[in-house]
Amino acid sequence: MTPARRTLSAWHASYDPGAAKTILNNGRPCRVVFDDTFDRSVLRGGPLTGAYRLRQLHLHWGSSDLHGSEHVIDGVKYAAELHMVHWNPKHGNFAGALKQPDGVAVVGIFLKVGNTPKPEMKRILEEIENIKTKGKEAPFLHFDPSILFPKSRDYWTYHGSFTTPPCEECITWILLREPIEVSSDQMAKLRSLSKNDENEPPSPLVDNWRPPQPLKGRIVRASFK
Ligand SMILES: NS(=O)(=O)N=C1NCCCN1
Ligand SMILES: [Zn+2]
Repeated sequence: MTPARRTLSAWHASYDPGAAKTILNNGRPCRVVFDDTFDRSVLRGGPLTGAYRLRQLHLHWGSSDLHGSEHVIDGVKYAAELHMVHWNPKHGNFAGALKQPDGVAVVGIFLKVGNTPKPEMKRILEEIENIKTKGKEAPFLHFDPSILFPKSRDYWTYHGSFTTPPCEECITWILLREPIEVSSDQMAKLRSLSKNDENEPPSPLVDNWRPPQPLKGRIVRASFK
């Protein structure tokens, strides 16, 4: 008898633009930080139970347009991958959520180099000038990250880990099928970030991505046929 398979519902993000706080170069992926002290910006539905609070978003990218994403689809690598990190408030705080299998939900969006770049990426890329070296932080206010979503809400989902050490296995991944477009110049802008402090020799912040890991029997489900 084949096991009954639950169909996957749509996911929904309701974000408060006022929750955006700062943008930071921490020498790894640069990130935008949001106020997650209450259910102000939340992700619901899809494979999730309950509302998960948006904590930060960040990007991973390569040293060329030919690679940089952390997920690969039928052998196709993208130039970059954007992650929106949410945590489950039933576990008290983010640190507690890291210890739980249903603690964190990350929406992953592929960035594909093309000729019609998504204008909504401009705001993040313009801020790069102010956070060129490690440790630099700048205010990043009035920003609704849902403008970065592609048209289609189709996604894959599976249970996995953070892609940065110690790689806690607490993530429900929601990986969007449709990439958003960026220009090659915008990718070059990302690569102009440095992972060094301002008084150290320049070291480009590139290839901050982890390659895909073995599935080891895990099931990847699709919300689409
Ligand atoms: N790339 S990832 O899996 O989202 N990894 C993360 N590690 C630290 C906290 C935020 N995210
Ligand atoms: Zn990430």
